[in-house]
Amino acid sequence: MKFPGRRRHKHYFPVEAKDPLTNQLNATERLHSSYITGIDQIVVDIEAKVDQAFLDEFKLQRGMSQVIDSDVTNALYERLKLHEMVDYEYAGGTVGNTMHNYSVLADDRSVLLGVMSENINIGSYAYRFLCNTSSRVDLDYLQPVDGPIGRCFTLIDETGERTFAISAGLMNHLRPESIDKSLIENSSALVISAYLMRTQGAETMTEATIQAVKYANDAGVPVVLTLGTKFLIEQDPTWWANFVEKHVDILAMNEEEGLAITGFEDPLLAADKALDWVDLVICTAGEKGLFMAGYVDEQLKRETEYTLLPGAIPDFNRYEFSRAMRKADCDDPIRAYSHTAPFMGGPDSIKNTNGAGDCALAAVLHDLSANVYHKINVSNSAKHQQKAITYSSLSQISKYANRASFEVLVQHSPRLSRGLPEREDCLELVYWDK
Ligand SMILES: Nc1ncnc2c1ncn2[C@@H]1O[C@H](COP(=O)(O)OP(=O)(O)O)[C@@H](O)[C@H]1O
Ligand SMILES: Nc1nc2c(ncn2[C@@H]2O[C@H](COP(=O)(O)O)[C@@H](O)[C@H]2O)c(=O)[nH]1
Repeated sequence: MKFPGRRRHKHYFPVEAKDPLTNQLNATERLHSSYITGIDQIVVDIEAKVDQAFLDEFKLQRGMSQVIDSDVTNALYERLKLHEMVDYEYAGGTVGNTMHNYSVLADDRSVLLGVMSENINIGSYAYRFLCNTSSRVDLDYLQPVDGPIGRCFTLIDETGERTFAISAGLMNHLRPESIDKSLIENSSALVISAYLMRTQGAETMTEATIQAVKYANDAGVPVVLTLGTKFLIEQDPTWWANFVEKHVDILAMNEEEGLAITGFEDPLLAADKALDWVDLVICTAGEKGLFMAGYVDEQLKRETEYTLLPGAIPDFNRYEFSRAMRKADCDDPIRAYSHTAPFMGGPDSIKNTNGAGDCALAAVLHDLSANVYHKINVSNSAKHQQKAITYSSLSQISKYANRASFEVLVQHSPRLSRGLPEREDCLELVYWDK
């Protein structure tokens, strides 16, 4: 496990190295590891630049992620091939991307649950998915299926807006009995997306997801839900709000999804509303950066050293130096919020926004899992006198998340090809240290 984010190491990390004062491990004892588990529809992204006429021709709604039938799939695919419009083909899936990016950032294990074709030909989409996934992502628990995985046509128009057309294949055929109970119970977090609830007919993905959520809820493992697309949530915001309140501990969304589920356009107010239901909220806001909201015990709150920010909640970042806690673990819970502008104001030129939010979430999960890792290996550390769910403060995590998103914006794929640089001199001065 790598140290999450970049800053001076106040608390001893990594815990592998020996230090007689802070690490009283027996040298022969093996370190315990932590991991996160995610469930996804296993898909490959097929990216092409298109215009509105193209979307109209295939009756696709701009900006939406929609499932298409096999006739539309064949016609669409033929058209893209005939006119040599396909720019890239990458492993995708919102949770698949998050697991991959987590493993790259943390240099550690994550487990991906879903389906995989049992017979794989070289060059097929299943093959491509496996090749494009970090070797740190454990794929041993995938359920074999007799047929293809999904394809996600990622159609980008001249404004940069993405329209997803999903050819499902057998991606939704994960069965509840394929969910390993002890795998979930021992995870630092279970990551799911709203897309997993979009199933029809004989598809069992939703039941499998509910099964995994139940195992996680019963074992006290944080359930992390990423909302995926506003269109899904807008269909029944009340159902989603109830689901989140009952089953979810950490909610990740962008501002559009935040509006869909809470009714608040302002990402700060959306995050605040979502805090009525969950312990921690991440709300990405494109060029406005990222908001986080969480709980801390009154006794353990830490005041920011940065400028207090105006907003719908005045001075909302006052306690952003606090580490996030579960509300139930606070004697006297107070709300803490943080906002961070995009790293370096955002890149000069954005190559791709596909997966920027997934990458921000991966960084947050890294911090969460690093906390578990540190706790199980250095349980007597002063750090764990506080029953926090994050290793770092809200302020620190949101900087790290923004930094990680930046890396996706300057490359073509939603998946990181490498970890963050070890040394970033400019970063030390102007970003972390301030
Ligand atoms: N146009 C942009 N300029 C600068 N940073 C951006 C831009 N778009 C996205 N980002 C960065 O990527 C993060 C996630 O982006 P966002 O588009 O909100 O997520 P999603 O992919 O979930 O819609 C933001 O918090 C921000 O740091
Ligand atoms: N599992 C699913 N993943 C989907 C679906 N539609 C799109 N996507 C994936 O989202 C990412 C982009 O994420 P974003 O945070 O930038 O919106 C992309 O790689 C797609 O594969 C879906 O229906 N199911």
